Amino acid sequence: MSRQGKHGPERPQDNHTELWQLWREFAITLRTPDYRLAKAQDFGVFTTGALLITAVFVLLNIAWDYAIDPVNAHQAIGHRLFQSAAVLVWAIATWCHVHSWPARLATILVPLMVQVSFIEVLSLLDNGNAFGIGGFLYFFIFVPFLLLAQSLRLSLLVLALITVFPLFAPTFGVSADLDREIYLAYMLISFPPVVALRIFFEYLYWGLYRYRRQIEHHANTDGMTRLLNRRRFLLEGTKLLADARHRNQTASLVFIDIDHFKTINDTYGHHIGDIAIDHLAEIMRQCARSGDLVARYGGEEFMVLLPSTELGLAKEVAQRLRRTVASTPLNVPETDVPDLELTISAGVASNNPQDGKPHDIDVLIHNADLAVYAAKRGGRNRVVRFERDMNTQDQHDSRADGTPSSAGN
Ligand SMILES: Nc1nc2c(ncn2[C@@H]2O[C@H](COP(=O)(O)OP(=O)(O)OP(=O)(O)O)[C@@H](O)[C@H]2O)c(=O)[nH]1
Repeated sequence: MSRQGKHGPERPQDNHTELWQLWREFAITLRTPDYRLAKAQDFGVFTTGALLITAVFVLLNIAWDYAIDPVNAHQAIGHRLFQSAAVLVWAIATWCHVHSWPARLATILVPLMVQVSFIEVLSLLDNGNAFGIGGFLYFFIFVPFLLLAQSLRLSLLVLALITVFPLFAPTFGVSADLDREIYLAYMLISFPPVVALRIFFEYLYWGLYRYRRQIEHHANTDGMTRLLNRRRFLLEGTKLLADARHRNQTASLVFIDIDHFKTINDTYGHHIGDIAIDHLAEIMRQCARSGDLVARYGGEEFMVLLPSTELGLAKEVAQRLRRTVASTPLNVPETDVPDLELTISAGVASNNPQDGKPHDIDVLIHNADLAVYAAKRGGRNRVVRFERDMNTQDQHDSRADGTPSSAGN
């Protein structure tokens, strides 16, 4: 009873804090370029299609004009053509680039221009004003679909503008002789739900966006160390090397393998082995520069791809890493495990465009792997740089024992 009483009042407050944080996250994400880009990509085609359908729909309104007033309808044809052309311009601007200033300007101006022209049509047709309010309402409910690709802020601005504009239209010299009270009543009833639906849509899309980002994160990240995983490393590494080739710059790869890792597993168990892997990942994360690609490539193997780095400098980086690992024993608190002095062996290779044959990521990994192998043979806890004759040696070894070469290991 007392426990319940104690925890009872805290719950609503927690819920409020959570809701507030969710809302803050929602509001912040909406302004990020990544979110805006994702939405433009997801809804660019939809919005363009919806605008093209609207352009046709506006033209078909000629039939509606003839139904209301067959005598004067021909006078409205020019307006309908203008409305359709304006929507078409909006569609083209959106298709070219949703967030460009022409597209955003069209998003604000075209609905207003269509409204002005619509008011003119109503004043040309007998009984036009009687049907006018229905037309406004129809347009108002239609427009949110045309605003899906745009930001929430711009969408709400456009909705507000097209709601109030007909009330002030006479100030601009266009008048539909609308019954202001009835128009206002219609709009007061429909504005809140239309705005709420637009916000609700944004919220749903944000949920999907967040979910997609989480999945992307899991697909690209190693779950244990939070470093890039092998798949992502190969993709990013290929891009980085292509960029280096384009700029005629050298990039270097450091391939790292923990020494005698099997012994750690066998002596202290896999759980301690996992902690050791995480420990090394943390050291690598801290030693890396911001542009470096650091990845867990496999079990106890790591990669560090260094852009704009010559082989000699890469070897220094690897040496520094090796020394840091060797001088940072792993302490696992609340266990009987003594401080573990881990060491690593590293192989370094570079993609040197000067030698006329820039390597792709597979070749670079293969070369660095051969260098790691040499480091292991040389006694471990060392860094070895790739030498051309290691390839010859590798082929020789493969032929001698009948196994294939270690390419891509
Ligand atoms: N705890 C743990 N162990 C792993 C993981 N992935 C691979 N291993 C183990 O890592 C060990 C690698 O052993 P080896 O390839 O023989 O190499 P080593 O014992 O480090 O010996 P050298 O590389 O020659 O110094 C194997 O026992 C794998 O089972 C992992 O995610 N967690």
